[in-house]
Amino acid sequence: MFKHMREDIATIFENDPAARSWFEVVFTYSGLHALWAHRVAHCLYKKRWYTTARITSQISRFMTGIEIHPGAIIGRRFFIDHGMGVIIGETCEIGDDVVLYQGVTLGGTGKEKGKRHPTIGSNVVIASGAKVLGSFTVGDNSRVGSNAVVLSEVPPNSTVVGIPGRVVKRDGVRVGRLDHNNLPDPVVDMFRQLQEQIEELKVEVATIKSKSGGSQENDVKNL
Ligand SMILES: CC(=O)SCCNC(=O)CCNC(=O)[C@H](O)C(C)(C)COP(=O)(O)OP(=O)(O)OC[C@H]1O[C@@H](n2cnc3c(N)ncnc32)[C@H](O)[C@@H]1OP(=O)(O)O
Ligand SMILES: N[C@@H](CO)C(=O)O
Repeated sequence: MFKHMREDIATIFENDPAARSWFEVVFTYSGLHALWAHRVAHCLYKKRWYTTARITSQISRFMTGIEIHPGAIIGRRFFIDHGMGVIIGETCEIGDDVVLYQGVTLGGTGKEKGKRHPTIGSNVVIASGAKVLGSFTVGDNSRVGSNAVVLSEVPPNSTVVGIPGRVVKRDGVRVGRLDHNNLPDPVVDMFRQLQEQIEELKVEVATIKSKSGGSQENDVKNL
């Protein structure tokens, strides 16, 4: 247990340039306190002492501003930075080396039963204010941008941003990027098509007129 606690503290130094001393980390990092409280609550949950587990997690929530359901399964070297407003649902599964920032929700959509919260792979970063909602997986080594609302599977090694969340980077390469100087313009496209049709019609009318005896050259000019 103490080995894990040392690892938890070391994880904070690896992820947070603001961390100065072990004393400061142990006494002031709410994410660390919430994680340690969750370990106790999860043990109680596994023993089926559900209410005691919930009471433990609610006391932790009151103290830290972070709500982790006792049923959530969390891997090693988990770090919640700042933490206020983080909510982690009962059927969440979180891999190793995951970082969450303040205001992240790992929640359900309200439409699913049973496994209804996301599975987060290893080495994932979920930025401040992001909401990941549903029972899908966020693949290993992925990043979710601030304030994104992710509603479907995220492939590994991806960056997801926006509402609803969309993959903008995969394996280090930008995807689905808009060229804002050359956006498609359906109105201009329609006018171009109409212009082409008018030209075709002019030629057809001139041909018909010339066949019926008029001068093709003059007819085309007069159109
Ligand atoms: C006090 C404190 O500091 S609290 C800590 C607050 N910080 C956080 O929560 C971490 C925030 N970090 C982020 O959100 C980061 O931008 C990450 C994790 C998304 C970066 O992931 P990367 O894979 O490095 O993506 P990258 O920076 O290359 O951005 C990719 C594209 O997404 C866009 N993008 C990045 N973040 C966002 C976002 N939150 N919303 C919309 N678009 C975004 C970028 O502009 C870029 O677009 P472009 O290709 O048109 O230029
Ligand atoms: N704690 C992180 C994010 O706020 C930093 O100081 O950079």
